[in-house]
Amino acid sequence: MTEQGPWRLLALAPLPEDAVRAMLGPLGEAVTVAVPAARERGALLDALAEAEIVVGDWTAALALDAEAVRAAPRLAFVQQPSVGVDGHDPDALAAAGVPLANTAGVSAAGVAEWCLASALALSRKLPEADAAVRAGEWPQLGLRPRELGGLRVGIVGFGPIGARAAELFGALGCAVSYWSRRARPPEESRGAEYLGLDELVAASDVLVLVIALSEETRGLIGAERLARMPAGALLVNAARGGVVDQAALVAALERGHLGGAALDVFATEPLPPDDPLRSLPHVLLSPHVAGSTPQSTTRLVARVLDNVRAAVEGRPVEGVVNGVSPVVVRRAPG
Ligand SMILES: NC(=O)c1ccc[n+]([C@@H]2O[C@H](COP(=O)([O-])OP(=O)(O)OC[C@H]3O[C@@H](n4cnc5c(N)ncnc54)[C@H](O)[C@@H]3O)[C@@H](O)[C@H]2O)c1
Ligand SMILES: O=C(O)[C@H](O)COP(=O)(O)O
Repeated sequence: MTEQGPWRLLALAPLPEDAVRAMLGPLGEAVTVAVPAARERGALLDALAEAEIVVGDWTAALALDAEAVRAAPRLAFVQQPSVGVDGHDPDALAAAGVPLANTAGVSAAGVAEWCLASALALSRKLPEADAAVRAGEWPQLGLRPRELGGLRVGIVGFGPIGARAAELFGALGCAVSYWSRRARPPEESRGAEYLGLDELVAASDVLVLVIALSEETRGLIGAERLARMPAGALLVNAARGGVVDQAALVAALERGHLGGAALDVFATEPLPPDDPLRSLPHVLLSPHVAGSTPQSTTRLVARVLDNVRAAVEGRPVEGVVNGVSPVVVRRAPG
């Protein structure tokens, strides 16, 4: 502990108490943990007045935007317990000298598996087969499933998830290509070929979206690119709903241009009860759980708490996404 007293940590995301005790316990009284009085905006702004380290949350009301940064004069470090940091304002935090870290990589295996599982389910028509048998039918000829092996798979975004997905689809014998901010050298490309985005979209029987949402990527897959996908192609989105123009996707599915879509993320979450996606055939829906496995949760909690320890002990934190130095600098009070 320093003469400034214990570091004040504000936990917006609910953290498992036993894990916090186990991992932060050795720090003794170097950190005090507070939670906001309520999970709403006013309580967040009040609690930020004292906070030095924030473990973020996914709720829009608890987003660290420019207003929240102004309300946090002592803030020195923000750790988001997810890969996506799209709720926060990385630039406002950077302008205040506050590093924003994510948990890159902890859920890559789980999300990549979800992409593979949902692409297989769609191409093999598993939801339709299951529904038909439950309804008393026996459609041995009508379903027309396709083998996934041999299809052309295009991966949009080649971070930890995209790279793992390339390995999994490649292992099945798919011809895998990708587009991302930069082409990878052969030793990092997992056997996948780099293509321009429009070329990738036009060449993919299965298009897998695993790119970060930002102002640059919002609406990346809109009506024009959906129209460029081959007839009967499948779209898999495990990134963020905002990467796709959801109304254009519904239209492409309704007119039968796409063969199906698997969606874990949506423009609005939870997906509204009357959303047309809920009643479209050939659409596989899941409630933003592609990365939620016990294994990834264990890795996530460990990463969050490791980083808190590193911040307090003056060691570099991992996974800073807003360009600020990873060595956390405590601010003078007042
Ligand atoms: N559905 C889920 O449960 C779940 C779980 C974890 C992550 N995610 C989402 O998946 C995304 C991908 O995660 P990740 O860990 O693979 O990597 P990541 O978020 O670090 O980045 C993915 C890739 O996108 C590329 N990229 C980012 N902005 C770009 C731009 N403007 N133009 C071109 N390329 C750009 C990056 O270079 C990187 O290769 C996350 O941002 C998150 O939103 C979803
Ligand atoms: O980005 C991630 O790690 C997952 O999508 C979970 O994050 P979220 O709960 O912030 O969406």
